[in-house]
Amino acid sequence: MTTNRTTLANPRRTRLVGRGDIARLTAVPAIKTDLILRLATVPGLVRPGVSHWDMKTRLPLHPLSNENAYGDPQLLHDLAVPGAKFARRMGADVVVGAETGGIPLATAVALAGDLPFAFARKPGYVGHEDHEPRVRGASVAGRRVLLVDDAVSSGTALEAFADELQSEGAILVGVFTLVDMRDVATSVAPITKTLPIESVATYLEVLDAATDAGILDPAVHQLAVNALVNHWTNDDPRWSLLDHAA
Ligand SMILES: O=C(O)c1cc(=O)[nH]c(=O)n1[C@@H]1O[C@H](COP(=O)(O)O)[C@@H](O)[C@H]1O
Repeated sequence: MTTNRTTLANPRRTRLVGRGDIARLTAVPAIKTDLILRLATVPGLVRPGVSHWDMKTRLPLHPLSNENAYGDPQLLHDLAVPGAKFARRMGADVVVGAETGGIPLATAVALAGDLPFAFARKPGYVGHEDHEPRVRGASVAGRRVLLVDDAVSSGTALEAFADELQSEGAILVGVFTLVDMRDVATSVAPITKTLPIESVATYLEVLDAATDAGILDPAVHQLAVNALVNHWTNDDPRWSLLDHAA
């Protein structure tokens, strides 16, 4: 985490000349780091369990129950603030929540940014009637939309939500998410490379913070990050180290 904090504190590696500079450069990142720590230490959000990895995708070694972050009203509000700022920066007219995990956060972003709210139904969700509107709430036709979801990983869901919004005539200008998991995704959809995506934290930042807070064992964490980032193959003998460590 030390590395991350250093990087966040002075992201452009600007030469510091005085106390004033340091205060200016560290103010916002300190808030971001604090928010990541608060997110990572939400009870039950990080579920330690390296022995339960999905052998095909390697994800998640430590599953995240992002919805647990919605249990604390003050935290939900604070998580929404960077989303509202991003919405303003992108000139969004409407905030759209992605069903299901994105809806509470999107509602909070809409409230924080004083913007109209809508939600988009999860594409392919069993039980939806064909004739039901896919996007409900504020009209999105011809309007600049910020899509909000709890996580972005491969971007498959994002692609489908983008299609839905496009078919309603919306102009998708960006995505705000709690956890950006592209840092450990094996592949990502092209849309994630062109659409501006802002997050509270990356997956590895959440795991780093959880380790700092004692939720994850540092040795296991180090191995897990190595496995994810370096894409250990199925027959890599180091998987047994994780087995034993878990
Ligand atoms: O319910 C889900 O779809 C879901 C379950 C889960 O365990 N993890 C998870 O990330 N999701 C959703 O999957 C989407 C992100 O995964 P990708 O489609 O791979 O980017 C988001 O819409 C999440 O809400």
